Order: sequence, then C-alpha cells, then structure tokens
Amino acid sequence: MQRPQSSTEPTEHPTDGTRSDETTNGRERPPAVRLRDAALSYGPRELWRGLDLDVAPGEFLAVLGPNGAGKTSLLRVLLGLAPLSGGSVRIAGEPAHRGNDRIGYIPQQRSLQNSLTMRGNDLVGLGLDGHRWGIGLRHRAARARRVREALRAVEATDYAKTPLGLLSGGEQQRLRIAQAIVSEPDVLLCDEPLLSLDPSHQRRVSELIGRQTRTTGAAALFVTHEINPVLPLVDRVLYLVNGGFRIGTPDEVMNSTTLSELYGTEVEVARVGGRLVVAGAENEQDHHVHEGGEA
Ligand SMILES: Nc1ncnc2c1ncn2[C@@H]1O[C@H](COP(=O)(O)OP(=O)(O)OP(=O)(O)O)[C@@H](O)[C@H]1O
Repeated sequence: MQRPQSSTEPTEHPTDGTRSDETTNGRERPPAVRLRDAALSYGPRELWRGLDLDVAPGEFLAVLGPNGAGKTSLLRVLLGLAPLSGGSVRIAGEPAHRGNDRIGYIPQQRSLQNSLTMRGNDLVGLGLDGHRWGIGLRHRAARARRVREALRAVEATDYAKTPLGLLSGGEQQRLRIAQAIVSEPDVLLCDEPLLSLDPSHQRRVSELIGRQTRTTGAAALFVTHEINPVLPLVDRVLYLVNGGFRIGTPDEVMNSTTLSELYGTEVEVARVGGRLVVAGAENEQDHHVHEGGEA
C-alpha cells in the first residue's frame, strides 16, 4: 500500500488542502466541508488516510481517481453513512450525520424506477422532506413555490408532470439535480452526475451545478472520471490513487510529474486544445480524460 501523499505545493492555497477565503459577503462562514487527518478503512484495506481538506463555501472541487480509490466512500463519509476510521469530519461547522439537510446529494445515475405514478414535481418535493414545513396553506404554498423554482432552474418545468418512467436519462438527471438543490444546501455532493449523458447534457448539467455554487454559495464536491466537461468550473482537484492523494488547482495536480508520483509509474498529461489528456495511468480507460469527447 502506498503511503498517503501530502498535497502539492500550491501557488494560491495553503499546503494543507485548506483555502483561506472563508469570508463570503463580509460574513464568516465555516468551511462547507472540513476533514482533519481523516482515514477510511474497510477491514485491513485502507482507502485513504491523513486527509486534511477544507472546502470553502462556493468552491467547486473535482474528486478524481481510478475505480476503487474511495471517491464514493468519501461522499458516504460526508453523508454520515460511513464512519471514519480516524480523524474528523464536519459539514458547515457540524459533525457529519445522516439525514443532514445541509447536504444535497446527486447519487450515481441509475434509471429512476419505472414509475408511471410518480412525477418530477413529486421527486423534487422529496428533497424538502425532513425540513420543517408546517401543515397550513401558507406553508404548502411556500413548499410548492420552492419546488417550482428548482424545476425552473434545471429547465424541467415542461415535463414536471410527466411520469418519471417516460423520461429520458438526461431529463431524469435534471430532476435529480432539482431534488438536490431545492433545499438550497450548503454542500452539493455529486457522484458521477455526467455518467451516460450525451455531451450537450453533460455541459448543461455541469453548468447547472456551477451556477448553483455561484448563486447560493453552495460548495460542490463533484466525483467524476471525466474532468474536461467541468474543467472551466473546477477550483481545485482532489485526486485519490491507491491510498495516496493530491489536492490543488487543476494545473498543480493534473501534470505529468504529480500524477507520475501519485501512481508510482510514468503518466503523461498533455493539454490538447484546452482539454486534458492523461496517458499511462493504471486503469487508464476507467478514469482518464478522453481526447475525443466534447467538453
Ligand atoms: N461497505 C463496504 N465494505 C467493504 N468494502 C467496501 C465498502 N464500500 C466500499 N468498499 C470498497 O472500497 C473500495 C472503494 O470503493 P468506492 O466505491 O469508494 O470507490 P470509487 O473510487 O468510488 O470507485 P468507482 O470509480 O468504481 O465508483 C472498493 O474496493 C469497494 O469494494
């Protein structure tokens, strides 16, 4: 097992994976996510350890790495579904816990149940469950307004009343995003939200999440095997490989020297027409950025 690596020497951020710009609109806000000396093991298998990371409000963090590196497991830790084996985790200043209404979660894309009864506005409304909505008319109206606004934000109003089972994968994915943003969370956890979307939907979904970080100050942790569609949005990258990791801006992490160190083998990173192409990494086909796909 490879020893965990410290982050690269950043030019703009401290070396411990934290960002100093925690003041938004003159008000101090705690980091959206704070991990300190965090470690996660399943039995004898250690996925990562020594992870120090502050994700600032409004920051867009891409989480990259090959299959099995522990990206989804990191999201499960933040969701309070998996306990750390060492260190600590806080979400918006509070310990991580299940059912945290400060988090909006976009799970890995699966086809939504073939429901002919459940509709988009029902699905989005579920994103408000657990919030304190009264039973009076006023509260019902406010709840309905929030759902309408979320549907409008993802441009899904036209099919909000169509049974989910009749919608395309891209349409369903936009509804999942509406469900995740309807409660205006502090943290958006996105687990490969671009999977199986065509390039134009990839771009729209990425832009939607980017817009949400800018307009509400939500931090996004965006797990992806394909960085190019989100590259213009990414503030920093967390790259996990075989127990080691690097944290830094895309330029600091996505270069031949850093990735070769991290993988322990020669990896080449090239910029081709503004796109990143990685060659030589283990499981290359599973995680690298493809030259052909559209950003
Ligand atoms: N509850 C669990 N108990 C034991 N092992 C687990 C558990 N959850 C995940 N693992 C293992 O931990 C490793 C990391 O899994 P994880 O899903 O976090 O990887 P990932 O980086 O998201 O991979 P992928 O890119 O394939 O989605 C895998 O080998 C997985 O089998």
